[in-house]
Amino acid sequence: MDTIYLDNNATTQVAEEVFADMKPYFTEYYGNPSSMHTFGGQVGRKLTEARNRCASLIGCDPSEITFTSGGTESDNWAIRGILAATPNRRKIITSRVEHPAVLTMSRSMAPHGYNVVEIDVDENGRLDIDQLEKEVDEDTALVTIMWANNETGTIFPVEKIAETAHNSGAVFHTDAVQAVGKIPVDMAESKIDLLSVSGHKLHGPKGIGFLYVRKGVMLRPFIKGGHQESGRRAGTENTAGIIGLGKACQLAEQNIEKENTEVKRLRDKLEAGLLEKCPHAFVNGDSENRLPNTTSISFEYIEGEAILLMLDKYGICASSGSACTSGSLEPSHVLRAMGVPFTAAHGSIRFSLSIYNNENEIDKVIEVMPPVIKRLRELSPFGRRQK
Ligand SMILES: Cc1ncc(COP(=O)(O)O)c(C=O)c1O
Ligand code: FES
Repeated sequence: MDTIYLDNNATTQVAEEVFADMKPYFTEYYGNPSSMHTFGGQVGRKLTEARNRCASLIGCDPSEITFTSGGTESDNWAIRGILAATPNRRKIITSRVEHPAVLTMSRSMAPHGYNVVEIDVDENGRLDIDQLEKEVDEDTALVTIMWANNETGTIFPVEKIAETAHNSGAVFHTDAVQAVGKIPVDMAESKIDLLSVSGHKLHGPKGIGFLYVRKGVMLRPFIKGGHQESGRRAGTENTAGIIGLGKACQLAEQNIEKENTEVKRLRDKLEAGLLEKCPHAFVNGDSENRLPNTTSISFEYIEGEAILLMLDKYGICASSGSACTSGSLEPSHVLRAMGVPFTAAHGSIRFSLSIYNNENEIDKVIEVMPPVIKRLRELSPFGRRQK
């Protein structure tokens, strides 16, 4: 049975071209880029090429890119690094729907004397801009709000948020882990100060990413030690990972149009097909400002886990917005923040596509899923009453 992989917001397939570029840097060119000899130096040149490719994808200067171990480290560093550089300001503003890499780190600062404010979203997942404008003040060190939500794909108005932060002299960081590679990003035209990217969400390897730091923004190092990455992030470079990330960024730049035409078309087809054939189903999130590859659909009165297990029998991989799978008994904090009723949040499924999906796969899901939903509703005491 072939796998139908529709969980690309969790992680993506490493592109063949990416792996081909990385391979020699494990066994052949294993030198340390900091070494004086030519053998190590040639690796350093490849790292420069990778940095240039990453910079090209987001339209910035290569010196503004620092490689990290991924999205989580970039997010953690942005928060800690700004707070350390701005000790007189004691307020952090974030949103209720952030990834735990931002939310948990922000909340962990409260016992250290920080005022941590989480901005609300409405029932469509849209940020409460009025609340943000009221909260940003002269005490605010950092506003950290994601570009696009990993569960619903909702895109936030990051330029407007940056402007609001800057009006009070605060720094703006955005977790762009789900945005970069899926929608156009151009830092030359942007007011964003710091931006997190992760390799494994854009067909690069896991355990590598970068933090964009705009020239002139004061940021303290987070990982301390050697002088790598211009003294900003210590530790011998993950050379193969960086080279893979560079290649992935180059491919993402080439594929961005396909992402917003072909991938979007397949996503729309999947969504329309399921909504048409499954009663008591609705889409979560902002249907206009949304990533082209993501749809989060709530199937009321049934359990997301049960749906996933049934889909798994057909080789279909998706994920659920209920959280048993992630070891907690609560439904997703994102859907709860949006006020999605319990009976629907528990039955929510996220499909996230990539350029490697095709029409046949989408047709197959539209074919197998409605009877699965029907069967589960029949089994559910709640569902029987609602039919
Ligand atoms: C929005 C968002 N931020 C951060 C991360 C964490 O990235 P990484 O897995 O590279 O640490 C993820 C991935 O799950 C994500 O979706
Ligand atoms: S029972 Fe799994 S989160 Fe609801």
